[in-house]
Amino acid sequence: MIDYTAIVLAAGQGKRMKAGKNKQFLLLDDKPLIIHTLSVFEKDEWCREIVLVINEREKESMQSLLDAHSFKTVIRLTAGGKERQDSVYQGLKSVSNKTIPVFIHDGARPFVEQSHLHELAKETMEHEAALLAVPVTDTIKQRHGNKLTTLDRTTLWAAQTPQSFSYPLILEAHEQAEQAGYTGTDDASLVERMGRDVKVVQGSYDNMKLTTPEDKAKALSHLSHKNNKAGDEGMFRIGQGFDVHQLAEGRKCIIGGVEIPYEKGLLGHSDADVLLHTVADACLGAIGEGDIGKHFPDTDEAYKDADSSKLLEDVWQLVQEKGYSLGNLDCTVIAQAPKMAPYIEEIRKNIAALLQADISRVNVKATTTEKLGFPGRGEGIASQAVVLLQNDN
Ligand SMILES: Nc1ccn([C@@H]2O[C@H](COP(=O)(O)OP(=O)(O)OP(=O)(O)O)[C@@H](O)[C@H]2O)c(=O)n1
Ligand SMILES: C[C@](O)(CO)[C@H](O)COP(=O)(O)O
Repeated sequence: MIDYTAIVLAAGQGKRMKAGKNKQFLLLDDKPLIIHTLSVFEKDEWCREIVLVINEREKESMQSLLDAHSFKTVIRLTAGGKERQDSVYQGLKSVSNKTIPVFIHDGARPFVEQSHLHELAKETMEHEAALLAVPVTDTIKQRHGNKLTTLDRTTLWAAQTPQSFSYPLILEAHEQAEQAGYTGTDDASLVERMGRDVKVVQGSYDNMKLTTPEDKAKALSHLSHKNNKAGDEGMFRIGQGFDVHQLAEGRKCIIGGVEIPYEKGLLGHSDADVLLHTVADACLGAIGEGDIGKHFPDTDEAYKDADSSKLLEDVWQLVQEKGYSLGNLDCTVIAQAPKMAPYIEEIRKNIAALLQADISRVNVKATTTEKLGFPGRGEGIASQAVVLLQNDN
């Protein structure tokens, strides 16, 4: 999990929307636009705090909206400025934790996906600056009076938000831009002009900015499609997993990603991590994608001695692509020996990190079989798990 702060911009006037009010208050499916956008960050456990930049004159109406929707995430209201860039600068000055990445996002983009937020967070930790963007699909012409030139489309990307940065870098970029009297249409351009690289994370064409009245119709159609999809595929999906590995001499005993000192280890084509296999199977079951044998066959040399954490990471990627995050996971390791208790917390931590969830959502138990059956005779270790996934859309 990577903590970040989100600055959400809502201090514009929405003139091009021609709604007679700030477009942030426009109802989409009975909920104001800004509430849809804030909800994306509210649902993301990586988001520690939201700085909501507003027009001072709309403070009361915005506050009543927030009260009516009772968000858990701390939302700090800050007055914006005349231009978007001024609003971002004000937002930056209100950020309380200056050591974690800061995401700058248009309140007018309600459909950003959680998996893209997480990709941005990872890239920001590595490169300090990243943005979501999509390759342009139209042919782009540059017009000089009546003369046109055609730009090379293969190098052109349409910038979106969030754009994410280390706090010191983006603060400096804004300070330098202010001193130079430079105005950019996004925040990445302020970092680019410092000669710094900004990492591009390919986003989705669905991450539209509601700018004109036509965009409202597109957003409604997108929402209704999403709702039907969530209805078809289910708000929640449940899956269960079960696995057994034989105990053998000369093998490592890896359970839940932790190497446990023991006289024997688990036998298998991969590292034979019985617990991570069980969790992977439960997740695959929940999304209707078969089992790990189908995805990582034990006849494939590529998975010989494979690190099961990597396999579970790949499975989780599939889960996220289908729009789900972890509701909760409960698992049991069935082993006469080794004694599991000293390792349970570390295992929980590992699994929570792999499933990009808070540790409170992961429970790991262990039991013996009172010396009965194959686990009781120390011939092998079994494990079982049940997982609940929730649809983030
Ligand atoms: N002074 C400003 C101008 C814009 N924004 C925010 O920046 C985002 C992107 O800007 P845009 O789509 O241009 O919104 P508006 O400025 O509201 O629209 P318009 O230009 O049509 O008036 C919006 O969420 C908007 O609320 C802001 O916080 N402060
Ligand atoms: C930042 C931005 O969303 C990137 O596409 C965009 O430039 C802001 O919108 P505006 O209409 O240019 O204010």
